Amino acid sequence: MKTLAIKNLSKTYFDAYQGAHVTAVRDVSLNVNQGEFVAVVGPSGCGKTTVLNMIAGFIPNSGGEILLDGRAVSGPGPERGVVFQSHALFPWKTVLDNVGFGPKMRGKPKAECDTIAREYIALAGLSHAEDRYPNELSGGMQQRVGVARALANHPDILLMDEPFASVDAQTRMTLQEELTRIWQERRPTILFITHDVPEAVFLADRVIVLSKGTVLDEIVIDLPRPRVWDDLIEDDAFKTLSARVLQKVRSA
Ligand SMILES: Nc1ncnc2c1ncn2[C@@H]1O[C@H](COP(=O)(O)OP(=O)(O)OP(=O)(O)O)[C@@H](O)[C@H]1O
Repeated sequence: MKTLAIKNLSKTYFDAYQGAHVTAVRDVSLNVNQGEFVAVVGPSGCGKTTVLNMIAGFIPNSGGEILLDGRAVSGPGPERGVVFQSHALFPWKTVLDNVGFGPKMRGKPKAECDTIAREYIALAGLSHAEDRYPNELSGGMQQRVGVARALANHPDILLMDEPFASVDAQTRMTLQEELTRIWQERRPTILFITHDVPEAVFLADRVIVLSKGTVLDEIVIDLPRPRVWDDLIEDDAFKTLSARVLQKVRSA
C-alpha cells in the first residue's frame, strides 16, 4: 500500500520585505491512502501551495517528515506527478511527445513511449489532437495534456495545484467531470489543492481544510460516484457538505 504520510510538517520562510521569518505551515499531519482522492482547501495564503511544494520536493521542509511508501521524500522524483495551473508543456513538442516525455526520460524506446502516450491521450479524450502543438490547443485541452503527461509517468501520487483555475467556468466543470471519470477508471492517488469549495466537494473522498498553516478540519465526502454536475448541482447532500466545508473555510 503506497500511502503518503505527512507528520508534523512545518515551513518557515525568511520574508525579505519584513526582514523576519514567517511560519507558512505549522504542524500539519495528514495521510493520503493509495487510490484515494483528497482535496485540500483553505483561504488564500493558508499554506496550500507550500504544503504541495514540500511534498513535490521543490522546497525543503523546516520540520516534520513526508513519507511516501515509508520512504522520506528528498527532492523531486518521478513517483510524484505534478500538475499546475500553468500547464508548463514543452511548446516545441507535439501532444504525443509532451505526454511521452516521461517514459522517454525513463529510457523507453520511441515506439513504447508513443504507445504509452497514446493510451493516456485517449484517456484524456485528445486522440484527435496528438499531432498538435500546445499553442494550437485551448486552455482546457492544454490542461488535459498536463494531466495525461503526469499520468503517463505512472506516479504513486498525483499532486494537483489549482489545475483548473485559469479556464472558464463551463470548461472547468467539464474538466472536473473528466478527472473524476479518469480517477474512477485508473484509481490514481490524488492530492488536489484548491480554494474552490464546490470543486473540492465534487472531486474528493475527503476534504482537508487548512487555516493559517495548520489543519482545521477534515470532512468525509460520501457522495456516490460517478459524479456529474447535472446530478449534483441541486443535490441536497452535495449542498449540505459544501455548506459545511464553506463554513469551516470562512471561520479559518
Ligand atoms: N518564497 C516565500 N517567501 C516568503 N514567504 C512566502 C514564500 N512563499 C509563500 N510565502 C508565504 O507563506 C504563506 C503561505 O503561502 P502559500 O502560497 O503556500 O499559500 P496558499 O494557501 O497556496 O495561497 P493561494 O491560495 O493564494 O495560492 C503566505 O503568507 C505567503 O506570503
